[in-house]
Amino acid sequence: MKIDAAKVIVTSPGRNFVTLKIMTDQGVYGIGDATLNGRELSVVSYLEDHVLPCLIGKDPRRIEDIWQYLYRGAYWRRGPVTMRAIAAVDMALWDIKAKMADMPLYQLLGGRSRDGVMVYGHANGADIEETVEAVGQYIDMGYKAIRAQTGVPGIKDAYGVGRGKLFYEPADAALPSLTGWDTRKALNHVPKLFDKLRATYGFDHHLLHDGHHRYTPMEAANLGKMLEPYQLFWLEDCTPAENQEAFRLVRQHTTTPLAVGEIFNTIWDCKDLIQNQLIDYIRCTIVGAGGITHMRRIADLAALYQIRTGSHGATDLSPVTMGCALHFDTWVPNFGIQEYMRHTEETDAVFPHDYIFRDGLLHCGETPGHGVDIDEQLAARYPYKPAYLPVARLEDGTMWNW
Ligand SMILES: O=C(O)[C@@H](O)[C@@H](O)[C@H](O)[C@H](O)CO
Ligand SMILES: [Mg+2]
Repeated sequence: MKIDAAKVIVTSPGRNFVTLKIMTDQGVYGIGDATLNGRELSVVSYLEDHVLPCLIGKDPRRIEDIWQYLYRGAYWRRGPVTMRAIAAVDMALWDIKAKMADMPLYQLLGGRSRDGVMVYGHANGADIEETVEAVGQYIDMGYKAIRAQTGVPGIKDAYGVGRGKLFYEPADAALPSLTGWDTRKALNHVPKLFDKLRATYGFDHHLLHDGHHRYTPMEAANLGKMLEPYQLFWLEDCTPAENQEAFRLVRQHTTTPLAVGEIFNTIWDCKDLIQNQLIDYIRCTIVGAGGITHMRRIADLAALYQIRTGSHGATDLSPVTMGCALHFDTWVPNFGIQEYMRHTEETDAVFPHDYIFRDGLLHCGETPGHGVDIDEQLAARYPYKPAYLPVARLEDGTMWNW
């Protein structure tokens, strides 16, 4: 069996996506996601110019060997562009293998570990009142877990506050838009949101919050401590994790569970966090961290330390990643939760899929493969539109972490 062709499809049904399709001499094809939000075309070039020529003629069943070939063989290792390209190939090859085996992907990974995948949705609002209302809407839709973000008085376009209350899409402009940040104002405001949420809805639902890399370790520790009475499921990305050791300081001061990993690309980015038990949830994702093959290594390492998965699932991860993630989540023993930001109707139409939401859980389907396809004719109707993520500056103009 041989790979006889491969192509990259760029489409923008509501937002940009980069998709890889690998074809074989036996007529079976596989699909992978290679979307890198705001930097999409770099992965297109990496794939088209440097990866696809090496794939033609290879045996698609040798998933592990192809992974090693692309990772070790490049010499230049890791990074978001390289690892997304590898992830896309890996997803497509697992799709092919599962189709050949006539099995849904989770069966090939080791079978079902649970009935369905608990997901969390994104509630947000311009102020506390609006966010409380948005959380109520998610509760009405049956969600068991909800992430809550709110606008903060005095901060321009605070992170997480979208155009609609049930929808957050940060990549919004042909050049990066400017947002603001002020830690003092956020620290004064965020605990009030959770106070109000618990007073309104009680403690039956899981609540989550994303710090989006804004706080220093000591500020993050302070926030974690202030949030303890509200029993969060997790506080996410409370401080940048380039220095994994920084989380030790946060950890020493708070029992609020910590989650990190959406910007990690490999096990090397999180191994110290995991081995020192500095976090509770690892948020690496299939598209960001080298595909299913590499995510298994990360999840297995995490399992040794009772750390559970909580994969990133924002709208910039295409339905192809969501499909793969749901098969992975259905199998992985140390599953925690899956982020689920619904895609637009246009996106869902371009990527026909068989996963469904029921009673607060997402369920992967039983179609052989990962269950997600691409409608190429429809995709061609949505040309690429440059869309950057915003940047953030402090009040005095200093660049900060968006
Ligand atoms: O937790 C999350 O979903 C976020 O941090 C994302 O919205 C993130 O900002 C985007 O994926 C960036 O592309
Ligand atoms: Mg996040």
